[in-house]
Amino acid sequence: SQNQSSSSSIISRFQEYLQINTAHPNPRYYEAADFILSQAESLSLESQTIEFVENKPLVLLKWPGKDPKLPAVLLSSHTDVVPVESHKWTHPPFAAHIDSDGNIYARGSQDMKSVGMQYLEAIRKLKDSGFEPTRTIYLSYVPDEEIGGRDGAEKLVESDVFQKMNVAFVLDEGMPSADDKYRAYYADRSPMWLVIKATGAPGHGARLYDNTAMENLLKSIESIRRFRASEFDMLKAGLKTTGEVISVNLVFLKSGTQTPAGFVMNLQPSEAEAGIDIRVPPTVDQDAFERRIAEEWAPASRNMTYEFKEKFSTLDIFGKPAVTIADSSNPWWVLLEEAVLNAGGKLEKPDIFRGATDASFFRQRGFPAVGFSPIANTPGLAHDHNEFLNQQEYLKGIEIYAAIIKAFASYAEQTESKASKYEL
Ligand SMILES: CSCC[C@H](NC=O)C(=O)O
Ligand SMILES: [Zn+2]
Ligand SMILES: [Zn+2]
Repeated sequence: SQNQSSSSSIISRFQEYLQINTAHPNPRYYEAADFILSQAESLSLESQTIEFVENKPLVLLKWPGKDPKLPAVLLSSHTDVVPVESHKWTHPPFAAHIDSDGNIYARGSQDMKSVGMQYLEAIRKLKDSGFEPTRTIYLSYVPDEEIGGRDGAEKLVESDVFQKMNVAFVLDEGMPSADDKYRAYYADRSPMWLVIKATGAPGHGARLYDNTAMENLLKSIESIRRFRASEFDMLKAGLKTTGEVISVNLVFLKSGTQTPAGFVMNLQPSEAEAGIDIRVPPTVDQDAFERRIAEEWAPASRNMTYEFKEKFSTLDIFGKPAVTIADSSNPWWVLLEEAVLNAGGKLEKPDIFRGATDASFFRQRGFPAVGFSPIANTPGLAHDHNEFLNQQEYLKGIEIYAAIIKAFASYAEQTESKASKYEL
C-alpha cells in the first residue's frame, strides 16, 4: 500500500530494527528474528528459522523464482552488532535518533542492519511494481558475525539446507565510502589471531641478567613492530591498499606479578605474553608466514611458544586463494556493476576487505561472494562511537539494491552453483 511504501514508513521500519539491542555479549536474537519474520510476512516471503546453535536463531527468507531449476542468489546479512560505550555517544546507540540533518544514529546503522533492511525494502519496491523473479532470491539473517561467524554463517554454509538452496552467488556486506563511489570487495583478509608467550628466569628486580621473560617477549615485539612498519610504509606510500598489506597490531600485553596490593616492583616475572591481531591478504602463503612466526616471533630458542586463537584459511576447498573474480568473466560481477551504474551510482575498482566478513565462509567453500554496502558520502563508523547513516543515503541504497536484485532475479542463464569454473 501507499502507506507501507512511503519514505517515512521505510525509515520507521529501519529505526525499529535498529532499536533492537543485538549487541554482544547478550544480543536479543529472538527479537531481531521476530522482527525480520514480521517483515517477511508483510512481503509474503517464505520463511524459516533455524537454530544451528541453541539460542542463536538464523532466519532464512525465500522469494521463489519462476524457474526453480535456476541456481539461486543469496543476500546475506548479520543481525548482531558490536558493543557500545553508550556514554561516549551523542545520541543513545539504540534509540535510532534522527538529527536535523537527517542522520540516523545507531549501532548497526552502517554495520549492517541498514543492508538487511534495505534488501527487504528493495523487494517491497519490486513487488509493488509488479516484478516477479525468474531466479530465486534468498535472504539470510545470521547471528554471531561479529564474534567470528562460526555459529552463524559457517553453520549455514555447511548445512544440508544450504546445499538444497543451490546458491550460485552471494552478496554480503561491504564498507561505507567517504566519497561518492561505492566500494565492492572480492575477498577478505584472513584473521590470524596470535598469542605469543615467553617464559624466563624470575629474579630480583635489581639484578641485570639475560633470558628474562620480559626481555624474551620484547625482542619479539621489536621484530613484530619492524614488520608492521614495513607493511604500513607500503600503505602510506600508496603502493598497496589496506586490503593488500598484512596488518599486525598488538592488542594486549600481559605480565607482571600481582598481589592485592598491586604489581610487585622488585620481581622480574617468569612469564609474559602478547596478543596480536594479524590480517593477511588471500595471496599470502600462510604456512611460510607461520614459519616466520615460529622462527622470529616465537622462537623456542628464546623460551617462547605461540598459538592461534583464530585462523581463517586464505584458501578455498580447491586449494586456491578464496577470491571471487570481479571482472567481465564473472556474469554476477557484470550484473552488479551495471545495476549500480544504471541506478545512478558509481563504483570504485574492487578491493580486498580489510576485516573478515561472513563472505569468507562462502568463498572458502567455492561460492562466489561480493561484499557491498550501498553507503557513499559517509564516514566509515562501523564499530566506532556515533555510528550513523543519513536517511537519504539509506533510501538511495534501497534503489541501488532494487536495481541489483532485479538484475540478479531476471538473469536466466543456467549458471554453475560453484565458483570452480572461475580460474584465477
Ligand atoms: C575471526 S572473525 C572476526 C570477524 C570480525 N568481523 C567484523 O568486524 C573481524 O574482526 O574482522
Ligand atoms: Zn558487519
Ligand atoms: Zn562489524
